[in-house]
Amino acid sequence: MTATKGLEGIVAAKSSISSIIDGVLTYQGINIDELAEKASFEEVVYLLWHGKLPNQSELDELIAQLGEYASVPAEVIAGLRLYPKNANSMAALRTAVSSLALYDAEANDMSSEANYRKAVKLQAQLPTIVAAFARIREGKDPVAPKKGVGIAHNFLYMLTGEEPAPVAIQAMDKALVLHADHELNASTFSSRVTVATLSDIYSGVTSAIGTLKGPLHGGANEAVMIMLDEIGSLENVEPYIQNKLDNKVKIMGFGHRVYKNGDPRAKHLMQMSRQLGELKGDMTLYEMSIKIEALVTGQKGLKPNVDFYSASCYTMLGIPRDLFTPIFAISRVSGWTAHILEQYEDNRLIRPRAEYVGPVDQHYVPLSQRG
Ligand SMILES: CC(=O)SCCNC(=O)CCNC(=O)[C@H](O)C(C)(C)COP(=O)(O)OP(=O)(O)OC[C@H]1O[C@@H](n2cnc3c(N)ncnc32)[C@H](O)[C@@H]1OP(=O)(O)O
Ligand SMILES: O=C([O-])CC(=O)C(=O)O
Repeated sequence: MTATKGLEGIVAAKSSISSIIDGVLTYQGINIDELAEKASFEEVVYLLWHGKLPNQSELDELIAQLGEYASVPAEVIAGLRLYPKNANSMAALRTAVSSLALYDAEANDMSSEANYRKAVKLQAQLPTIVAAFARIREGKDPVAPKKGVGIAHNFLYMLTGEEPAPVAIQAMDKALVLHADHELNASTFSSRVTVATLSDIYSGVTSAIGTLKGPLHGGANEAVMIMLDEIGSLENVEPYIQNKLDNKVKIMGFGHRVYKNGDPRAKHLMQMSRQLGELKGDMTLYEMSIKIEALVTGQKGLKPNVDFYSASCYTMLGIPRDLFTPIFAISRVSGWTAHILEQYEDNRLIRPRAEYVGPVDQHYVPLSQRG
């Protein structure tokens, strides 16, 4: 038995949700470029869950259901108030999502109907939790969700308490579309491993949030912004990045396990970053990002991934940097739940083997004889 470090190249599941073939990403066979330009996030959520785009009444019904479930139990909000104000926002989200199960009477009902309903609830409630925690830690009250508007709109509204500008809604919606699913990425895999024991969907999504949090995965978008803040100016890009490259320090937002010739989502976020900069009349973050890309790609051949330009986009939308990864979760919960439902449909315990490299032929030494 020989291990493959990081399971690189191992095909661990069959899935009909999204695919990456020759660097082309599709959701249910539809190219991400087309979805990024044309689809709303709710259409994508429906597509991932049902395998087809919704017609008007199916879309209306989904938006109505999302609106119906968007309020989170008062006990979960009360819990958010007890968290330390400086709690890590992904840790807060992970804890709050886990606690949702305590207040859902059907949390452990494993019927397909109940599992689908719970997927809708999770998709509806994650944005509410993220926005509520962001406000509570600033000493403000949470803003109740609106009915009849999309998730991008509702999230920005609940975060600020103000009607968001159409351009902000559009940008957020596109970012949600671009982050929704990505085949067997680490967080999706962990959600599938969890539910393959026939554990519940809340446990699967809680595992996924914990996995997304790390800076090699979803946490990279916040790490990119920390880097941009550290760099601070266009002039400082070159010395800063050169120093990191010379010292073999990873540049966050670059590289990918699957894409070796570039992430197809990055160009959409780059374009969005430029447009938001133009609208704001401040191109600094966009120009810094372009310069970083030129240096990293030029010297290392590494291309930006989905996390790189999303950092400047979210900042230009006025979002604090520690909410970037929770926003990723607001989108990716659509993919996690689609994969969880798919796993339940044709389940088998996921249990690989390990290549043992530890000592052999050892014996128990009594405590008194140990050095
Ligand atoms: C939504 C997402 O999860 S997208 C990914 C988000 N993560 C990041 O942006 C973090 C930065 N990137 C990385 O750490 C990696 O590229 C990963 C984790 C995305 C992929 O990791 P792996 O496929 O395991 O590649 P691995 O880390 O082994 O890198 C291979 C080589 O490229 C180098 N490399 C990879 N990414 C980077 C980077 N961002 N900056 C500098 N060098 C890098 C590694 O140092 C390694 O070099 P070596 O062979 O000389 O040791
Ligand atoms: O697929 C991966 O390894 C990382 C990921 O989630 C993404 O790029 O969206």
